Amino acid sequence: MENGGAAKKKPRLEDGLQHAHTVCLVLDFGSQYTQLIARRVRENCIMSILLPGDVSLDRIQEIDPKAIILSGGPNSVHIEGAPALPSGFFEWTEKKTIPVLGICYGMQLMVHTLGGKVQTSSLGGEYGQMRIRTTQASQLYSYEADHSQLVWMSHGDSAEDLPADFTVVATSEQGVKVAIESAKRRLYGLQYHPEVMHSERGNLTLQHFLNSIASLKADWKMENVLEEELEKIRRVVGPTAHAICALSGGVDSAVAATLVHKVLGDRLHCVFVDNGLLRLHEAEQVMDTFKNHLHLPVTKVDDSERVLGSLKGIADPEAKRKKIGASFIDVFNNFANGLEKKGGIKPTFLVQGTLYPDVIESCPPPGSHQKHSHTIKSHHNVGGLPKDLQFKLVEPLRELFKDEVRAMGRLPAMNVPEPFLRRHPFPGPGLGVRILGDVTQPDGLAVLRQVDAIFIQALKDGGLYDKIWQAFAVFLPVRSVGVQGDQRTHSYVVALRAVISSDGMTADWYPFQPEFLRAVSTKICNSVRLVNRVVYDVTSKPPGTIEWE
Ligand SMILES: Nc1ncnc2c1ncn2[C@@H]1O[C@H](COP(=O)(O)OP(=O)(O)OP(=O)(O)O)[C@@H](O)[C@H]1O
Ligand SMILES: O=c1[nH]c(=O)c2[nH+]cn([C@@H]3O[C@H](COP(=O)(O)O)[C@@H](O)[C@H]3O)c2[nH]1
Ligand SMILES: NC(=O)CC[C@H](N)C(=O)O
Ligand SMILES: [Mg+2]
Repeated sequence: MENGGAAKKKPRLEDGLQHAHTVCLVLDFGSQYTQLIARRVRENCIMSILLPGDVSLDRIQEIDPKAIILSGGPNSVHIEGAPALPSGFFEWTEKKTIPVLGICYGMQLMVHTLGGKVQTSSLGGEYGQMRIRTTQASQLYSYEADHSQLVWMSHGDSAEDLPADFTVVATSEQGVKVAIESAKRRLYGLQYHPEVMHSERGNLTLQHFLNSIASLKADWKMENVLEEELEKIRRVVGPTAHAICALSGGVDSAVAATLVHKVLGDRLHCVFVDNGLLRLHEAEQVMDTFKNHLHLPVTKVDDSERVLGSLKGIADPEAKRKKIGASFIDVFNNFANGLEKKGGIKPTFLVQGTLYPDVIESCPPPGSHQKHSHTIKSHHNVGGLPKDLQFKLVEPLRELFKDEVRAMGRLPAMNVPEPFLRRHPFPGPGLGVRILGDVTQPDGLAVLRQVDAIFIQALKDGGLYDKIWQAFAVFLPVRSVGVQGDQRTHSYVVALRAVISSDGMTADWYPFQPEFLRAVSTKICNSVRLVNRVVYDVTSKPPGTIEWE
């Protein structure tokens, strides 16, 4: 397999495996845009790995990056305890001639660490879209002096004095140093955010850094990623071990299962769990789709009574998630033990369709300075796993975003059926995170299932389903007064949510035509007894999340 010339000492991945791609390392100092930097790098066909900014130099050296980007962040470099780079970082990059691009806080950190001066700007902060102008020809830009462009800024501090060998290559209208470089030391800094769309030539500048300055090989292609994952599975699972695969009917696990099945064949045993929190007729439909399209043997386990029993009286969202997560693991254990009893097969691996955002939201890497470095919610497949899990995990999609997973599923070598690839995401905890409060409250599940089915069918009928990232209904544990057929009603309120997104990390609500909302609302109130009010959620993520819980 192609490995970019790193045949002897390949860098290690988080799971102890080896990586064959040219890597651009992104060090995270807590910017809300760090994910976006990692994505932009990948969009340019270069593998990016994201690590917390205070990672050790040893770890960085193991990764063997061919370029490094330092993210922005909420801190000020001159404040005590502000996140810093490991000592010896720049000595090492300069010795190895690895180009480093600092963005915003990353640029300020570069200046500060190398003996320059960063201060709260005497010229005032710069927030939002601003015009900048190049002051001289440079390596950083492929254009000459006096070129102007609009960029997106968000900073209060600025570089006042630059370290040795640095020059200013662009300034803002206020005179702030917004682009600096030391071509000799292979160090570059941008005070603005090239990764956000509002920086009109931002992506070109990133491309120029990756392709022309760092001369990286554009070898992050889905075909290579697939081949590399297959190879990893061969190495890790070996020629005889068996694995169980948690299949949900969703895109992630369908792609993960198809991939692992290529290596394991009959040694892969798939299980689909009905935890009582699925949508209307979902269990039967999913089993049908597996049979007709995926051609993998799947065992359905009905665990609904037990799960719903265990959720009685629990209203706290994280407590609900933990319970549901634990019940998945119980099913997997029982399923594996059953295989051992029946056929003498003892599966030692568990395959899951875990994605990068699941990991980021559940357990941000230790040392991450992200504003979001809190656990936003414990995704059942990551934060909800017990410490003494009896399986080793196989998660071939753990570093990918959902649009990348869909692209992998569409590769001719994978050929995952469209019904899986087009399906909206549906979380493992299911309707459990779409009923506010106790999942077992009277009417909750029954009402929600009917409303959700009407809404989704209307989207399909109206040709809107594929335009939307995810749509669903939410059951609110409140009643309000209404009037139906001249009679007073005191019935439930349901919320509808539909969002557009590219990877689930940020999202915006979908702007339906009023006629569509009117028709859906009427249909729901006319056909679901106990509902007399329908509201539409007009909150983006952030500040909301996609699910309600
Ligand atoms: N009902 C289920 N039965 C078995 N495994 C499940 C079930 N729900 C979720 N899982 C497991 O948890 C993983 C994460 O769930 P998640 O919902 O993120 O992925 P998905 O269902 O495969 O895809 P999607 O995000 O498109 O719904 C799945 O990939 C699968 O391994
Ligand atoms: O498998 C999953 N297990 C979970 O526990 C989980 N929680 C949220 N989601 C899905 O992740 C995406 C982002 O969700 P939020 O904006 O609600 O955090 C959305 O697509 C959510 O549906 C989950 N998927
Ligand atoms: N966006 C950033 O990285 C900001 C850096 C620093 N906190 C400033 O305000 O200047
Ligand atoms: Mg799912």
